Amino acid sequence: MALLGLSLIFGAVVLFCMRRPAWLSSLFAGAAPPAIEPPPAKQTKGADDASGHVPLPEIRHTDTGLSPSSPRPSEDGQATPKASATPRDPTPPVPVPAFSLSPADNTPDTTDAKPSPSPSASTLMPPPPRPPTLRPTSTSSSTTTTTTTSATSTLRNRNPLPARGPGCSTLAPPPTATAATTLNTPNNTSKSSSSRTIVLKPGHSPLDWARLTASPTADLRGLPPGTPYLRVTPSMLKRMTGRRGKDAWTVLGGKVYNITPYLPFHPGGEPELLRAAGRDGTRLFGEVHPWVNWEGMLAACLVGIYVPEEEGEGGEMEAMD
Ligand code: HEM
Repeated sequence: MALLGLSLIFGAVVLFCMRRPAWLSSLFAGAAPPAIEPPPAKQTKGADDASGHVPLPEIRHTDTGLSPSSPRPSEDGQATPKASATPRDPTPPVPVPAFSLSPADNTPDTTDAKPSPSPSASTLMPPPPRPPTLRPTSTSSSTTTTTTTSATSTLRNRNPLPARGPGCSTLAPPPTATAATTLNTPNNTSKSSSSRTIVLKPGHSPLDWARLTASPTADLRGLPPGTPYLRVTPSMLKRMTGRRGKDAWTVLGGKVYNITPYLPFHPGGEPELLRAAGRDGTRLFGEVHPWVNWEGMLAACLVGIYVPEEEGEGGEMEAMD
């Protein structure tokens, strides 16, 4: 029995070996090109049909080996089963990893896409430079020729070249803190002088005053023509306060000026200017606007010099400068 069994087994092995070369050759031949597998798979099925149970595992090996495409179709000549069989077997093993990899790639792509928007957002992050917003200057103040200490200071801070009205001097330096504080000194009776708006009448701008006094022969002293410069004493000055029909005189730097013609031109207002009338206004003048060139502005208003009481005769002076 044992011998019989062995012989049967041997015979089976021999038969198997005799068949084997055929598919082994096909196997080796197909191992090289991984390209089109479906046809071989179909052939295996066709072989199955023919031989009953052609080893399915062998076919799987060929498929998994990604091998023979051409030889098998030529053997069976059955195109339809091949086409159907190949997609079944090969798809599970081969394409799955490939496709699995692709989705895997997709997922990382998505992950990458997530960071990508952030950099894109980062690229979009820098906002465009905003255009410098220039605040519109209050044209009304310039047209109305109003001058306020606070208003002028704000305008000067906003624009390097503020639109000044006729009541503003373009040559005047910017206001200083000392000037602003001096407005509220105890000497100033009207504490609201710094915030008060002064409206100059038309034709009474600093430029108009400059035109009026431009001529060297301009005489705004309020004295009879040809009157020489006077020696003005304190008693004389006291009477020239701008009241009771008399002109307003003041002393600036030892010189006596008739400030009456300048009253409607004064950017600080007539009341402020009249505070210096009938007295020495040098200190007041210096406290408010020491930068103002009073000598040049009031040259046509020069009356004389300020002298002590004993030196003054109320008479005329022959010449000054
Ligand atoms: C007497 C000769 C004076 C002349 C020639 C004169 C001239 C001027 C000028 C040109 C301005 C404009 C300054 C600017 O825009 O920066 C001005 C403003 C002013 N002046 Fe006089 N002034 C005189 C006397 C006085 C006196 C005695 C006072 C007061 C005590 C006074 C009080 C003021 C005030 C409060 C302002 C306004 C300042 C401002 O708006 O910032 N001024 N004056």
